[in-house]
Amino acid sequence: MYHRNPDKFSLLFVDDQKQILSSMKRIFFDEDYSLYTASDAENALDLLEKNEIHAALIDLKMPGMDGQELLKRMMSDYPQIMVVMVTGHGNIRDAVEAIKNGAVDFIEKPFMPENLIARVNQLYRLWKLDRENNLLKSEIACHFNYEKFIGISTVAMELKKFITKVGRCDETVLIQGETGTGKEVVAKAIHHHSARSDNRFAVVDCTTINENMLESELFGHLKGSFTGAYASSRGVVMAADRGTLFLDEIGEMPMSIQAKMLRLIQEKEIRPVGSDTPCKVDVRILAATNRDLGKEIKEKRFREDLYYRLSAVTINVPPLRKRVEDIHPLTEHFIKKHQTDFSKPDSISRESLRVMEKYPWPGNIRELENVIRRIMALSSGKVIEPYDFPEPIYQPASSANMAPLEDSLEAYEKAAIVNALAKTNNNRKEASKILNIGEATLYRKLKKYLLT
Ligand SMILES: Nc1ncnc2c1ncn2[C@@H]1O[C@H](COP(=O)(O)OP(=O)(O)OP(=O)(O)O)[C@@H](O)[C@H]1O
Repeated sequence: MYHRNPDKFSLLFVDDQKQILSSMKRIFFDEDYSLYTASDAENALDLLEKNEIHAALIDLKMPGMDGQELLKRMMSDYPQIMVVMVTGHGNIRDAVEAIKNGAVDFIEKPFMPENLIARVNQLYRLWKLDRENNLLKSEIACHFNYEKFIGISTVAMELKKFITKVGRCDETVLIQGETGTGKEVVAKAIHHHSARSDNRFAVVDCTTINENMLESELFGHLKGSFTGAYASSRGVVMAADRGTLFLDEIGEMPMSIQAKMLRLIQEKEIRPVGSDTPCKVDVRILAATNRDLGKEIKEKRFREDLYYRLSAVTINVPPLRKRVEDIHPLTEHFIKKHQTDFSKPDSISRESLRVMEKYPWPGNIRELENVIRRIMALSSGKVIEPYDFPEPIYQPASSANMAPLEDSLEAYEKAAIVNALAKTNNNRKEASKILNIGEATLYRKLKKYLLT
């Protein structure tokens, strides 16, 4: 079980001399800190795995794993913990070594209780400052995020309102929408509007990793649980404790992991790879998909029970072609975002906007951003004109018949891809079957035509 109390400063003392640990307990008896003691490094690592620790005082000389080694392990697995090394009197070399290894301070033995209290109080103040700082940062990020959430259409405004409402509850949310519509942007906005916003927003892309890696990436693993597991790892879920976990492309999640995800939602616990002990964790899950999960359930590729758990609240992010009013503000936003110098375009003509509004944007906002980025890199005019756009976004009527063969073939190819994607609701596997090309080839072409 993993214990934490976000409001209480927790302190770990590691020393092999039991009487020192007892006197630490006596000294800090009156302070409102959570105190943990360990008489060796193994014991300390065990406590660190199960409890949220904010600062640690570690004795340098201990039998078995010594203080420096323990410090290195902590800096790799728990880099946020402030460590003070307790060294022998006058042993500056060890103190310097500890600071190099990541300790924030050192204290020489034997120490006076008042010195120790002063040092620990200093750590406590640093911890408090850090918390306040994170809180402020998340408030700024929250404001900032909304400025970046561009959209003036009725659907975009409704979406913003709904996000604010959903942010306040702690339900699991399923975000559905075609590729590039802004599902991750919506998930981030929900997190920033939630009570969890001063904690982590962790993203797991369920498409990129293989099944075993995904399980270990999500739930962590114990040292030695598989070849190459040289050290234990907490995993993304535990790292997002008290925060939000965003599962991108959940439709791609392997069945075996879906079962574990269900357990996480129902029991609020996970089991790291190689461990028999479940750990409690408190994360809010937001999941996104551009697949039709109903169809995936029928074809037995997605668990129905998980679907019902995930979809306590669902949000449908509409495609760009259904909110054409957003094209103008989004374009202006991307022009500003990708402006590298004054010789580049700083506005867009009315004709260009009309051209853009007629195009179906199968790659949605991502495609729009990629197109604008490319124009910003290549164009030297001050205003973006229709001829700056690649085909098939812009097809000049007069020159259509005179286009070089290569260009017109490319335009046909792009149009065929756009059609296949629209027909299959952006399912690349099915689109590649319609087009009679491999999935990898389709992916290459999507990149070439800025559709991904
Ligand atoms: N409302 C918005 N305002 C400004 N930028 C946006 C908005 N929505 C999306 N974007 C931008 O469009 C791009 C695609 O957005 P995002 O990654 O959230 O889409 P997605 O639906 O999660 O895509 P995928 O299905 O491929 O994972 C990003 O660069 C994002 O910043």
